[in-house]
Amino acid sequence: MIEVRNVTKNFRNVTALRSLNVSFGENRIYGLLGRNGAGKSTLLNLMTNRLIPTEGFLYLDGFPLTENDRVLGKIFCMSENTLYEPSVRVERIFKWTAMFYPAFDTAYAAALAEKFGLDTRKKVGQLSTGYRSIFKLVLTLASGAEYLLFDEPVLGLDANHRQLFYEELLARYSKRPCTVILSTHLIEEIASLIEHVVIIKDGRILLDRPAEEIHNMGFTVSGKKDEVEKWCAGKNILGSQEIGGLMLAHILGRRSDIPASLTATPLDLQQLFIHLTNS
Ligand SMILES: Nc1ncnc2c1ncn2[C@@H]1O[C@H](COP(=O)(O)OP(=O)(O)OP(=O)(O)O)[C@@H](O)[C@H]1O
Repeated sequence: MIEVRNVTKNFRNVTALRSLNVSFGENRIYGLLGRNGAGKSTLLNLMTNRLIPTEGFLYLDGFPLTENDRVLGKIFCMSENTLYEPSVRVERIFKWTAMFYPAFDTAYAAALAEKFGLDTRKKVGQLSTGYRSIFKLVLTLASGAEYLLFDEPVLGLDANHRQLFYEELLARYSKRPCTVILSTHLIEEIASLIEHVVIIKDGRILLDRPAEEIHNMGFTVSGKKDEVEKWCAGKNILGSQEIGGLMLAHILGRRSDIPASLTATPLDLQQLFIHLTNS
């Protein structure tokens, strides 16, 4: 388990994280969500020792994370582009990674590269934006680490490659259970994948709950506009959408009986996110 205890991170005059407490348990897929500048990357960078907390501590299985290379071998974070020398070939970086991460699976990395059409003889600097993301995805998936941290994993990927990534991530997860932390703005795409949701707002944890509970926090009602409006009167409405004469209303609270002419579905994570982080 990764534990973040009372962590504050200041950058000169900016406080990115404020006395933050959160834990990431074993063998679970987490969605780490937040608006731009909320503090997601800062948290991921603290978990991989790229940043040092201003205050507070981080632990992995009870051992301090800070300046502890032994525990860090268990965590792999899909890094920023700047960490890789542009003149080095992808295949060489695979070899280097295998030296630092003994569980790195070279055959699996090669198979993934082939599936995504990544030419491993290319230099990092020659890769397109999408293929740079793919290169880092492959490294992370094949790292063999127990904790896989993905910061904006599908940046620049086309729809087919994004789909392939989600499929490969699930295949990796079911074959060899690990903890996955996905930080992304594409909430709808990962909603069905994640088992636990952590939302950060202004450097603080706003929500930390199993996905199942979130779906039960509210519901969406759809049907003819006038009927939906009538039924929703007096309820806690998060938001609504209209298409032609039809209406979709997202409601916070316990689901009660609805008329047969209306349809109710579990609350959409994206709608809840927008509502919680809007102000
Ligand atoms: N190296 C840095 N120097 C100064 N300020 C920084 C630095 N890194 C992050 N910050 C600031 O800390 C805050 C949190 O940034 P962070 O990158 O963690 O947010 P984020 O949630 O990952 O955002 P995004 O979704 O836009 O990537 C922001 O106000 C950002 O400007």
